Amino acid sequence: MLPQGSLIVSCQARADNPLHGPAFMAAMARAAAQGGAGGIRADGPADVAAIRAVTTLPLIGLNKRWDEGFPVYITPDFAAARAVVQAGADIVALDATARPRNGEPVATLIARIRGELGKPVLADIATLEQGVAARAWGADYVATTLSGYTEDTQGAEGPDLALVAALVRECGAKVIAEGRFDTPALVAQAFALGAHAVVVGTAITNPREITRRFAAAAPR
Ligand SMILES: CC(=O)N[C@H](C=O)[C@@H](O)[C@H](O)[C@H](O)COP(=O)(O)O
Repeated sequence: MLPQGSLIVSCQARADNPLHGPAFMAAMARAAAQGGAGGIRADGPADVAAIRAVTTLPLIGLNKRWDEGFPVYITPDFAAARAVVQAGADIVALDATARPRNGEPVATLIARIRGELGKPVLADIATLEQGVAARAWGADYVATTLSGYTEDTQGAEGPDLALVAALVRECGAKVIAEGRFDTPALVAQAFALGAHAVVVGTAITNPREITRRFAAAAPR
């Protein structure tokens, strides 16, 4: 479903971002498609539906929801998954870390998305162990998305290429490199290590953060 060797562009903007909203994210997805993206990753039914309307590229849908007292926020339950599938997602991305969640166990969630919704699952994980578990539970893709963002892994700089390599060697699922890939050279490195696809978000679709990087090089 996700072509091997493709660049996936993550088109996401939170409420505090001037580009928040389905119209902006659909425009980002069109720009990404014109630039050669092989797929899109997007958050929430409204953005997913708007992007679905403008592209036939494979669309990874997630549904972020922050529940008080629970660290898991990427598609935390079945209702969240169903909503993005109904909006047009081809693949469902979800948090497959071992962290506490407000709902059914991730193994059940993966099985229900594949069985009841008939969609492949992309497991966002932070460690090799979590990737291996997610594969055993039926995840079609395993992505390094959460490395650097969990208690055990926080504070990492740059993409987790070591995790990409370890997953390729030991996990058995198609490995998606994701998180802090901000140069074409890093993307090429991930593919050289055996990644099936690479997701780039901030470095392509967040002009505020791109501006910050350039502004940091200016004297005032
Ligand atoms: C940790 C988390 O919630 N990651 C999110 C997952 O959907 C997004 O906020 C990231 O932008 C995405 O993973 C792409 O990564 P980067 O923007 O670094 O290229």
